[in-house]
Amino acid sequence: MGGMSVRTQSPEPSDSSEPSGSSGSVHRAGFACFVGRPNAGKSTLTNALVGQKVAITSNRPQTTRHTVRGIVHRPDAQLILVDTPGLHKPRTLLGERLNDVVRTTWAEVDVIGFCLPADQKIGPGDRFIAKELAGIRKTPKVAIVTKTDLVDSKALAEQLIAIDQLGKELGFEWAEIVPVSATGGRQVDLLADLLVPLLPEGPTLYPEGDLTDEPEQVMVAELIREAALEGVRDELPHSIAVVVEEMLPRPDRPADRPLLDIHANVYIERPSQKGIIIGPKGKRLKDVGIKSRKQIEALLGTPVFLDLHVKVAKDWQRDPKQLRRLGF
Ligand SMILES: Nc1nc2c(ncn2[C@@H]2O[C@H](COP(=O)(O)OP(=O)(O)OP(=O)(O)O)[C@@H](O)[C@H]2O)c(=O)[nH]1
Repeated sequence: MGGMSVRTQSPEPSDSSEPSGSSGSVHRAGFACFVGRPNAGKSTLTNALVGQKVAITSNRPQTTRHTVRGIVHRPDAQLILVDTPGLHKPRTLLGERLNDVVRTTWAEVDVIGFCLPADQKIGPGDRFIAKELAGIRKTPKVAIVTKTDLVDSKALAEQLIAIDQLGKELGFEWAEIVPVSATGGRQVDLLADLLVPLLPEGPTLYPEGDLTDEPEQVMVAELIREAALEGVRDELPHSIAVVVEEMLPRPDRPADRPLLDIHANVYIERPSQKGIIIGPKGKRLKDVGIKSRKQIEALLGTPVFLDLHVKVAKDWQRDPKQLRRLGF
C-alpha cells in the first residue's frame, strides 16, 4: 500500500491504563485542534474524547463560534482540544472574524486533526482547508475520517485512499490517517493514543478534573443558543446570539437548597424574527427555557432559575460594535 498507513484498533482489549511505548514514564501535554468544513463532526468528536458534552453540536452547520477547549486527562498525558469554527468563505464581518480565529488557532497548536466525513466525497471546501494546512509546515497533521458508521468498508477504503492522495497532491504526508465514529464510540480511544505521542513532553497544564477552561457563562449561553436553534431549522439559521447577563446564587436560600439565578438575552437580527423565537403564546421560548435549564443544571450541578429575554440587535452580524458586545 505504498507509504500509506491507516490505523485501526487492535482486536485484543486495549489496556489504556498502561502507558504505551517503551518510554513509560514520559508525560506529555499539549494542544490539538480539529479542523474541517462545517458539519464534519468536530464538536461531536471533541465531546467523545473528553467523555462529556463540552462543545455544542447541532445538525446545522457553523454552530461552533467559540474556541471551546475540551481536556482529556490520561495517566501519560493531558490533551487539550481546541474546537474551532469551520473555515468558510466569509460573507459577513462575523465570517471574517471566524476565519481569523481559525488560522490563529492552527498556528498555535501542537497537532492538527483534519476531519473529513466518511459519507461525503472530498469537495472544494475540503481542498480549500487542505491547501491552508499544507502551508503550515511544522505542525503534524492527522487526517480523521469521521462518521464511519454511515458507510460500508468499501466506501471507507476509497475515502482513505482519496485522503492519502490529497496529501500527496499538496506535498505533505499525514502523520496518521484514522477512521473514527464519534457517535458509535469506535476508535475514539485509538485516536487519543495516536495524538498523544505528537504532543511535547511536559507537565499537566490544567488541574485534574477540569474538562474545559471555557468560562461557565459562555457554556451556559451556548446551551441556550443550541436549544433556541433546535426546531427553527431554516427560519433563523445564523441570526441567534445569546448573552448571559448575570449568574448569581439566590440570596436567602438554605445551604442545602441552593438556587442559581441566570438572566440571559437571546438576540435576533430583525423584529420579524421575534415571533419565531417566542412561538404561539410564548410556547417555543418556554420550551427552550425548560430544555436548556435542564442541561445547565446538569452542567453546573445546581438547581437553576432561568430568565430568558428576546431582544433585537439589528443586523448584529454586520455591525462591529454589536459583535464586540456579543462577545465576538
Ligand atoms: N452518524 C454519525 N453522525 C455523526 C458523527 N459525528 C457527528 N455526527 C453528526 O454530524 C452532525 C455535525 O456534527 P458536529 O460535531 O456538530 O460537526 P462540527 O464539525 O462540529 O460542525 P460545526 O460546528 O458546524 O463546524 C451532527 O448532526 C452530528 O450528530 C458520527 O460519528 N456518526
